[in-house]
Amino acid sequence: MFRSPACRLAALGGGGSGGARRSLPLRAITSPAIRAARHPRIISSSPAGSVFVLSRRFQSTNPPPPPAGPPENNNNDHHRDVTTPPGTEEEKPIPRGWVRLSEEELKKVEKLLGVIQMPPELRAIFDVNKVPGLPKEFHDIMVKNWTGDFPKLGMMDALRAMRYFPKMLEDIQEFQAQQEEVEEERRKRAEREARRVSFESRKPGEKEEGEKQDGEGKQDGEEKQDGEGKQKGQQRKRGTPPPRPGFQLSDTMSWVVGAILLYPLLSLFMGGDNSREITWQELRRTFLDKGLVKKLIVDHDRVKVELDREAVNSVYPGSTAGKPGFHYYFTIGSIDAFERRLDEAQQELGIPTSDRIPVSYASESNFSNLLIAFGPTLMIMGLLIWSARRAGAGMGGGGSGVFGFGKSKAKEFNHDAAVKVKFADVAGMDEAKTEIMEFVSFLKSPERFQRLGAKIPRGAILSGPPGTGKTLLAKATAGESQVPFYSVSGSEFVEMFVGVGASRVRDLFSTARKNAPCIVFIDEIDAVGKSRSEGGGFRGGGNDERESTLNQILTEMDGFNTSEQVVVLAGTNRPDILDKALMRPGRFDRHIHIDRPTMKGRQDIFKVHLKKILTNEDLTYLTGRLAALTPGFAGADIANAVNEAALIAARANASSVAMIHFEQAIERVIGGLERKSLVLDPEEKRTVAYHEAGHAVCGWYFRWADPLLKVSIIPRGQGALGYAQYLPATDAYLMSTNQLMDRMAMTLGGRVSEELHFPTVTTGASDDFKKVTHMATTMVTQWGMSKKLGPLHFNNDENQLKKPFAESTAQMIDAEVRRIVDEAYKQCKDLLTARKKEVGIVAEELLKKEVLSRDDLVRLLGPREWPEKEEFSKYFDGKGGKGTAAPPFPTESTDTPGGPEPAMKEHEDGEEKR
Ligand SMILES: Nc1ncnc2c1ncn2[C@@H]1O[C@H](COP(=O)(O)OP(=O)(O)OP(=O)(O)O)[C@@H](O)[C@H]1O
Repeated sequence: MFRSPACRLAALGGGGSGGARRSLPLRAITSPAIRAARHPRIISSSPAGSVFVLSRRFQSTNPPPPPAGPPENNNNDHHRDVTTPPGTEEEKPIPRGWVRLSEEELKKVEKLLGVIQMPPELRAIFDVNKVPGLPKEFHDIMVKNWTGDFPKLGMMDALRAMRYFPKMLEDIQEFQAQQEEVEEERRKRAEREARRVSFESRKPGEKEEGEKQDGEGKQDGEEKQDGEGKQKGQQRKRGTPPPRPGFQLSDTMSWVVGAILLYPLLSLFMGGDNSREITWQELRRTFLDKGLVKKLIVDHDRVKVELDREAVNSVYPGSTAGKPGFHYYFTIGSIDAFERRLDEAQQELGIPTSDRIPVSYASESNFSNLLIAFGPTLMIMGLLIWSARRAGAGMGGGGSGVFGFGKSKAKEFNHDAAVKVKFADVAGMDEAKTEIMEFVSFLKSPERFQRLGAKIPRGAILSGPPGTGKTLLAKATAGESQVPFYSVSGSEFVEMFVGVGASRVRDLFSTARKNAPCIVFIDEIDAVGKSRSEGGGFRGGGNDERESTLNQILTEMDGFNTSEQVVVLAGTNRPDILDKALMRPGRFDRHIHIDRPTMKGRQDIFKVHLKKILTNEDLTYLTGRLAALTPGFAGADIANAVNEAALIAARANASSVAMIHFEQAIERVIGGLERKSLVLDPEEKRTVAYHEAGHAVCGWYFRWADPLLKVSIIPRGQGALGYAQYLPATDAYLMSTNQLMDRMAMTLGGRVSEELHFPTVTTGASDDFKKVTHMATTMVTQWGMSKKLGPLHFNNDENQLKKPFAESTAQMIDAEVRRIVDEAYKQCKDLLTARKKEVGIVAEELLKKEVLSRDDLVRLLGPREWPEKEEFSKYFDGKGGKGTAAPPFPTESTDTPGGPEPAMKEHEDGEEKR
């Protein structure tokens, strides 16, 4: 059935038959308030009876109370927000909740917007000519502060005003979209009305015909329009704003825009660059005498001068003083003096009392002062807390934010992320393994021990040089016993804040207890477990944080009851500095020392790591030879050398890793990278060749010297221009004076050779001297190898200011060291003078070939007079020493760290050593 649009709308508004009221305006049926209450979407009608359908948001059935504004602002007109009363010029609608601006306000706001710099898109939105209003609250703030041409906002008002910017933008955008819809509706209605009028004015016959067509057309059109309308309605219901071209703002962006707008507003109305100091005399001369001062505002010792801008602009056109937002101020000594002076000036100028310049006394709110003073600090603190929270949140598992500081950062390896390491992967430390296996049996079947009343050890300290496999052993323990394994480094307990370490320890142990049976491994425990007395002395004060962490560890370990199956293992390189309380039985009951592996140990470790490597070499021979080449290597060095060999082989596109790759890898691990780019001039090269030949010849002819493997003049590593490599008597745990003397003499061989073959000497031997001196000093002060000093141990700790021996003893030590070195020097010089020719032969061959192997030396010098050790000949002489590479300690490394214990033998007695 055909229904006219008016009829449909009337039915919506008040019910009843549409036919009777077709031509009546809706307003005539019910009052706007009643209609709105029934159908909130209908808010008013136009004089011609047209009805606007607007969203509730812009409905003005309940106008807000009038703001305290200028009288021109007629707020009783609110019901006219979107309507045009009959007989008046059509008023531009404003959004609901907004206040229409009076003519004067409109001008002021327009002027204000003119001085604010803002992007054109925003300017298009903030157009008071299009929407002549402001949000009520915003308007109130502005009106309250509007003095003169511009509002002068305090900090609080500015901040409050800022809050309304986003809302204002949102309102305007939504409102404008709504307006477009209303326009569209109005246009459609007008079209329908026009069609109706033309239809009624036609003849009846035409009418029927036309009605049919028209009806169809209309129906079509209506359905279509209706459909569109519905679509739009649905769109709104779903809360999707109608797509609008132009400036779209997200929530955050609105705030940013708010801040952008606020900034110029603030700078316009609050201090900053918009004020300048002026003296009283200048003020008087320039402004007061000319009647340009409108008001003076006294704030403590500062007086703000408010000028009559229009007058200023006419007297001083283009001056800054006339700019909006700018003001002068001057400082006063006391208010009394200022008032007196002002009075006098006005009297002199003949200003009548009634026209005197008004003076007001203001003080900025305490809050804004505080905000200005502490604002930046608060901001920085906020930023810090925020970033700490973010960092904390990213820490995963360690709690979040600053409040997660106290959480332990222990990594958990449990059944899922199972520890794959087994005892079979740990080689070369059989004793340590046996010791620790007991922990595994305890964790696996505790009743076996408890039945007999045995107390299970709480933990073990694994000590030893770096890379010897302490962590690996702990992991293997966990892997074997199939229990969760918590690994944490001692340094992770050390934080900037006191108490954090202790709290992390608490957290770690409480987690461990919850997951018992389990193993806790604290690596590098010396970071927190250092002896507490160490902090004292002249170095000043202890470390509270470290101590409290240590105390917490002690307490936690005491707290375990014997049935709790939590085993604590700790790793350290420095067991000597650990606090005694840690080491006592009941805490870390077992001390397991893991030393560098022996020859056999290295062989086993090589076997473990070679499993992952593709090689066709005979494994027994390979591991034996590699182990012989690497005395002093720790497990980590071996793992590194094996991996390095594989890399070298891959670089050479080899099908498998061969002996030569392993030897090159070992050489590289010991000596560092070859420095092919370092090119020496011929004279320098000659010196290096004779220097190295000196070492080599000494090593060849001294009986107790280590067997020589290789001499090279290819620069390597840091500053080594050439080197001679020896294979120290494998795993020498004791050294005799003979060995020491020969080693020292051999070390001096380079310098002596330079002296014998060149007119001058070079700096190349400095490192040799350092080693020789150190060796001789140790012989005298620690190894009791000086008859004069006797069997005494003088510990000369460099950290102690006072030497632990008398001055005369010091002189004696110096004399003895000198004597021993002199003797070694003489021994070397005698040999090299006698073997000058041999040194020349070796040096010249070196210059030709750059690297000489043991075979070359046999060829040049004849076989060595002294038989080599069995192990050496097994792996090196058997194959003719071909392709031999680096043993771990080149000539210079004569003194193994920790000091091998030499035999008590006096060298002064002139006993034959060779
Ligand atoms: N005995 C060993 N058997 C097999 N591999 C070993 C052995 N010792 C060390 N390694 C290898 O060296 C690597 C490093 O060892 P690990 O981290 O256990 O040494 P660490 O003694 O804990 O060193 P640090 O004292 O510096 O912490 C291991 O991952 C392993 O590949």
